[in-house]
Parts: sequence; C-alpha cells; structure tokens
Amino acid sequence: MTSFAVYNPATEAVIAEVPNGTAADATAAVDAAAKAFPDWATTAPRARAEVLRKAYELIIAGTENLAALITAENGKSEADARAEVAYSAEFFRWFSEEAVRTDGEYGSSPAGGTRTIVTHQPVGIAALVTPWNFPAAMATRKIAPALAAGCTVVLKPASETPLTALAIADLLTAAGVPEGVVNVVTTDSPAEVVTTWLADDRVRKLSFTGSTRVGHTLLRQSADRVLNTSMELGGNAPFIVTADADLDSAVAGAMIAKFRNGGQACTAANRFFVHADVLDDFVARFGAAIDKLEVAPLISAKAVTGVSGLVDDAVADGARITNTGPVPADGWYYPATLLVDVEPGFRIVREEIFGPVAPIISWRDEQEMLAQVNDSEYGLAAYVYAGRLQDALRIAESIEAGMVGVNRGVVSDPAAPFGGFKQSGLGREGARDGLREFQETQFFSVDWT
Ligand SMILES: NC(=O)c1ccc[n+]([C@@H]2O[C@H](COP(=O)([O-])OP(=O)(O)OC[C@H]3O[C@@H](n4cnc5c(N)ncnc54)[C@H](O)[C@@H]3O)[C@@H](O)[C@H]2O)c1
Ligand SMILES: N[C@@H](CC=O)C(=O)O
Repeated sequence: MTSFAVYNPATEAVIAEVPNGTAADATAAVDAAAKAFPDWATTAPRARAEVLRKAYELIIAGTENLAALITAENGKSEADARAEVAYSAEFFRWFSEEAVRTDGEYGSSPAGGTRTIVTHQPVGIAALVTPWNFPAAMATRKIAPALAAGCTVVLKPASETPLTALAIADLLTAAGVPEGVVNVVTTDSPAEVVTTWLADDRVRKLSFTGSTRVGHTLLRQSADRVLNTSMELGGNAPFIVTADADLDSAVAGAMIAKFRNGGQACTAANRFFVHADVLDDFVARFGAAIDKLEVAPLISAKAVTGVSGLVDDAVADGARITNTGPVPADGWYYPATLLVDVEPGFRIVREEIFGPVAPIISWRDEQEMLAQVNDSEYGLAAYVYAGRLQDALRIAESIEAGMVGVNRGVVSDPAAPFGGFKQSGLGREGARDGLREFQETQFFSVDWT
C-alpha cells in the first residue's frame, strides 16, 4: 500500500507517513465490520457499557500522549489539546451510561384491538467521516454512541489528522472493543473511500462532520440508497452583546467563543453584534486582550491564505483593523485580529472565517439586529450576553440556531444535543439524541382480540 504524509502545522515538517487507503481497503473495512456486527449488536448492553467506560478511563490516563499527538498534527495549543482529550473521553463516559438505558414504549391502539411495543435496534454498519479541527472529539462523538447502540463502524478521519484516530482505535482495542467493531481507513483520497462506503448495501448509516460544501455532495450520494444520514456541518455563529451586558464577562466569553482552537471551530463566534452604547468600551477591552493573545497555527498554508483574503476584502470594503496579536515568523500562523466598521453584507460576515479574526458590527434596534443575525444559510451556534436573563432568552429564542450560549462562550457538552438548523446540519450528536442517530425505531403490533 502507498502512504501519504502528515505535517506539523507549527513547523511545516513531515511528522509521519500513514497508509493511503483505496476503495479496496474501504471494502475490506466493511467486510470486517459486517463480520463483527452480529456479535456486537447482541452483546449485553452492560457489557458494551463496560467497554466504553474502560475506553473513557484509558483516554484520560493517556491524556498527555494523545494531547501531544493532537498538537503535533493539528497545531492547536497544548491547553486546547488537553481540553479536547477530556471532551473526547467524556463521550465514552456519557454513552457508557446511556448504553444500558434501553428504553421503549408500550401502548394500545385507540380501538383497543392491538397492543403496540416500540423498541430501538442498532441501525447497522455506520460510516463515520470526521474533520481535522477536533481530531479526537469529532471521532469519539460518533464512535461512542454507535458502539453503545450496538453498531459497528468504519471511520475515515481527515487526511490532515489521521494519527489521533489511529491512536484512539488502539485505545479502544486495549479497552476490549472486539476486532472488526471499529475500523479506521486513512486516505488522502476521501471521495474514493467514502463513495465506496455509500454505495455498499451493507452500510446503513452515514454520520458526517465537516463543511456544508462536502455535506451537500454526500447528501446527494446518500440519496441514491435513501441512506440514514446525520450531518454536522458548517457554522457562522453570531455573538450578541446588549447595552446592559456585563462587559468583563462578555469579553471573557468572546475570547473563548472566538479563539478556542484558534477560531477553527464550527461553533466559533464569526460575527459580533455589539450594542452601539457599549461598542467603544467593548472594543477597547476585547482589543487589549487580543493584543496579548498568541494563537496556535492554522491547519495549512491554504487556510492562512483564506483567512487573510477575507480580512483584505473587509478592509477594502471599509473595515478597520484595530488590534492584532503576536505570531511567530515561521509556520502557518495568522494573528488574532479585531476588525471594526464591519457591515452585515461583507464576505467576512457571510462566510465561515475558521480563523482568529473577530469582525464587529454595531447595532441599536433589536429587531433589525436579529434580522441580520438570521440572514445566513447557517444556524449552528450563537451567543448572547445580556444583563437580564429574560432579555437574553427572548433574543436566544429568536435566533435560528441549534445551540445558544446564554452569558457563556461555550456550548459544547456531551450531555446536550449538539447540532444545527438550516444548512448547518441534520440530526444531533451527544445526549440521548446522539444514541438515537444510530438506532432504528421498530414497533410490534400485537393482536389483542
Ligand atoms: N457541525 C459540527 O459539529 C462541526 C464540527 C467540526 C467541524 N465542522 C465543520 O467542518 C469544516 C472544517 O472541517 P474540514 O475542512 O475537515 O471539512 P471538509 O468538509 O473539507 O472535510 C471533512 C471530512 O470530509 C472528507 N471529505 C472531503 N471531501 C470529500 C468528498 N468529496 N467525499 C467524501 N469525503 C470528503 C475529508 O477528508 C474529511 O474527513 C468547517 O466547515 C466546520 O464548521 C462542523
Ligand atoms: N466546536 C465543536 C466542534 C466543531 O468544530 C465542539 O466543541 O464540539
């Protein structure tokens, strides 16, 4: 088999070569998953739960190793990498607890002639496709519920970050996951591998996390077999600050919502709507924090070009750069940047930045601001900072987004249903909803006459 190179974004050096999987490897992975499925699907829920719990413990115990791997291939800071390891392990703990809650329903028909028993079956072999920005968590957010439900999986990690997925697969084997239950195919020809899976009748589920652009393609391909799909796609999160918000708290939240993972998060605040009465104060405080912020590198040279093009266009349209943070001379870096005098129609406001740039829009009229907030094909995350909870909730309820941080800059939580409205996706991950994505609902209609 041929191989492809994995790079360290901070040094641009090659750090590993991994197998370059082909269509034949994709089919071999499904063969293994198909062989393992009958036993895993009928393994007692408690036994599956204990394997998942062990996986949680092993990931936590191996935090330093896994975090170092994430930093090496993704470039994120050590602190962000450790936080990601804890977050990714948590999916195994949460779904080990959900695996044993095998709920169903029992009812009777209105006329009384039948009894209805509703149950949930594992959907079958699931194809999982994940991005590079959270190489551990985006994989475990799918693997944990799939295994809890009794599914076996084939996983294609992003070609930029295959090492973390391979390390997680090893940890799962050590935790007692049987051979064939989790099968990783690394490749730099994603379409070849994923198309093979989508065309294979034995694959019953696609769970994809990545861009809306690739999501469109995979949804079209999935239509041919009416494949069960879960899509976690792009975002364009608004961050709203009202006139009476606690500005210290809003700036602290903005730093997390914008700069966690260097802005390379689907949930990253992409456009700031700050009330005109507090605009200068907010910009001064946010700018002071940005001046000191050293960001991690972006994932690639192409990503740096993309972010810098968005900023250049915004400046050409009339925006002003008020603050920038420090960056090293080498590596794929773009500095933390604050932009003011931004208008809602600018490209930087309409597209996902996926980098450490914060564009600020000023507002006075709440309805006008909400219309601008909702004028987007995306609807993943949003953030609201307001002094009165009822104002925050009124605004939150008006936003077309699946997740709203209310006076906080993070929404991610394995126990909450993560997902988006509109073109940000279909379905939810985490919580009980995440388990349901890997189950088929079945009912038995029982004669009662
Ligand atoms: N909603 C969420 O939960 C969530 C989480 C993380 C990232 N994202 C989104 O992911 C994007 C960034 O990640 P990315 O750049 O890795 O996304 P991407 O869409 O380029 O790639 C995602 C995955 O799809 C694969 N892929 C690419 N082209 C393909 C094709 N033609 N056929 C099959 N597979 C293909 C990639 O190799 C990778 O594994 C952003 O838009 C971000 O918002 C969303
Ligand atoms: N930020 C998201 C992942 C998307 O990038 C998360 O926290 O799960």
